[in-house]
Amino acid sequence: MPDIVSGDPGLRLLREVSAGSRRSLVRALGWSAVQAAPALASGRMLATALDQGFLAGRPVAGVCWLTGIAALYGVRAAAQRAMFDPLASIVEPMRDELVRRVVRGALRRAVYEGLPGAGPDAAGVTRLSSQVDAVRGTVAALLRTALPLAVNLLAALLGLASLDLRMALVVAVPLLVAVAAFVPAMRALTRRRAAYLLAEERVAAATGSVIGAARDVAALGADREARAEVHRAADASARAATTVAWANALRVPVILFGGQLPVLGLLLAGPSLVRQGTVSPGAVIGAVSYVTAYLIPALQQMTGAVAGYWSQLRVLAARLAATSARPGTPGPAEVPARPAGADLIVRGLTFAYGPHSEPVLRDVTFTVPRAGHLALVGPSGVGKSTLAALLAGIGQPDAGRIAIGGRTTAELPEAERAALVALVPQEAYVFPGTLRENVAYLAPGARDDALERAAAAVGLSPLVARLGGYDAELTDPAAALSSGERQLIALARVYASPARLVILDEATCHLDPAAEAVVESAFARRPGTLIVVAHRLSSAARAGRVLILDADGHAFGTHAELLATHPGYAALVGHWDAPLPAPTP
Ligand SMILES: Nc1ncnc2c1ncn2[C@@H]1O[C@H](COP(=O)(O)OP(=O)(O)OP(=O)(O)O)[C@@H](O)[C@H]1O
Repeated sequence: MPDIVSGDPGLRLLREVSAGSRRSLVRALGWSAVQAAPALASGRMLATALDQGFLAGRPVAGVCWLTGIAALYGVRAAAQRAMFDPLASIVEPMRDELVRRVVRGALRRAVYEGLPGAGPDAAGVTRLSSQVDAVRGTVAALLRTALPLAVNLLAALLGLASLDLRMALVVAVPLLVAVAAFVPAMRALTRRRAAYLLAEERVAAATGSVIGAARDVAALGADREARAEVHRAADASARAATTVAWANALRVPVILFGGQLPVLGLLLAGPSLVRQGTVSPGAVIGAVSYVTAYLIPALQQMTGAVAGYWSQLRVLAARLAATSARPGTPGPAEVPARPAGADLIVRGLTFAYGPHSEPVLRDVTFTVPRAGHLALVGPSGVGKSTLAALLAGIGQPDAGRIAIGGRTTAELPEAERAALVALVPQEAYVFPGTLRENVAYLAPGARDDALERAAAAVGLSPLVARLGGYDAELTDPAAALSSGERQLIALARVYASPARLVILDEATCHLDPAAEAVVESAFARRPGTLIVVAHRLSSAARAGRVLILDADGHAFGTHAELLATHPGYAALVGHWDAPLPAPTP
């Protein structure tokens, strides 16, 4: 997700939504300047307290100067409090405008690009508006930290220069070198932190989706895949955390060079400056106090909290930019009813079950146009079910991409993907409950006539009649129904769903060839794209396109083209075509 990590659209979005906040920003800067009063004057006042007070035998004068420093801290506290007002005037309108854009974007997607009958993504809107709140909190924290930090740095250097220009140079040169080295490194650090945040989210998403889909995972027998997906996400997150830790280690040399080295410089140069009589002992101690009280903490904050807020903000803002709509975005006349282009595009897909295992799929590339019908064929164990599962979003490719309707399976929100794609596995899952609950499982609230249409299309109606209608209780489906009957229920369930991409993974293997033909023709007529893992010649011949996977790789074409050009396909078809061996007496 290069956009999310580099974050440019996000920064553009933030600039746009905070365009009206310049005056508040100037006020916030003004209060930051007031907050910097101790950073500007305290070192100098400390020097005076020593030189003209305690070291001159006038402790009362010394105490008065120290009281003056305390008073400056009182001013700083008041300015810190006053800062909240301009900050609120920046972040609250920004939040309102972000919420407007996010909700507008979600509604636009629901109205112009959504699935028939799917409705607006209310959960998505809630999720996004909580991200907006996170942006608001992060922007506020960043401004509250970074503005005073920058002004404090400047003020402390000015205060130091007012004590003695040479001492200011001893401090400023290494400090500026350290800051100059850190700023470009911060870009890499931001990228790594952003990648880490995303990796952490993927762990949460993978775990959440596996737990949420426990029933489907059991139904599909996908527990190994589910475990592998969570492991992959956790490993990626651990790797990202290690890279962040290495990048964070950069802070140490920056603080040592920019903060501790100046202290050493002052302690080494101070005595000789004092002996020359050009600098007072109080001035040396005042200079050291500027570095230890302001510059070192500022460096620590800059390389720690500020860099952290910044990377978090870029991730959040880029994500909102991807889902929000600007005012005046095109209406229905300009927006295509569905994303343009092919329904399913697979490019360079490579997948292995473990980090050290051989890839099952290597560099697989093909395209299925919207409403197309593809047969997936190949010898046993070659990876057909693996490919079918990846197309359905169960697991993510190690390399390459799968895009459905213009969006990759990684980008599609979980709920949207689940509504868009349906996979029917070889072993149909019928759960204890009524027949209606089973058939309407992917189309909750569907009326009986819609269920009846689905049942009629796939050839389930006779079984519905035999069981006594949709209210029939299936208490022990595995015992009461044959494998073929369970397959018909699972097929009617998917037929009745809003899915636009249906994948049948040997989902008709327990049906006779005539019943299989009824099912496949019904799905081919149904709006949407159909992929069938085929195990019969008739099934492959019915599809407009065939993808064959074999030990040498993969090939893609029509049944006739592959038959003429691909020896592996011809052999497979010959094998399917071979007459059944005569039964042994
Ligand atoms: N969860 C898993 N973990 C590790 N290896 C797996 C897993 N699932 C499948 N495999 C391996 O991946 C390879 C491809 O399996 P897959 O089930 O995708 O093949 P297939 O072409 O669908 O086979 P069949 O036609 O027999 O169903 C096989 O070698 C299989 O052992």
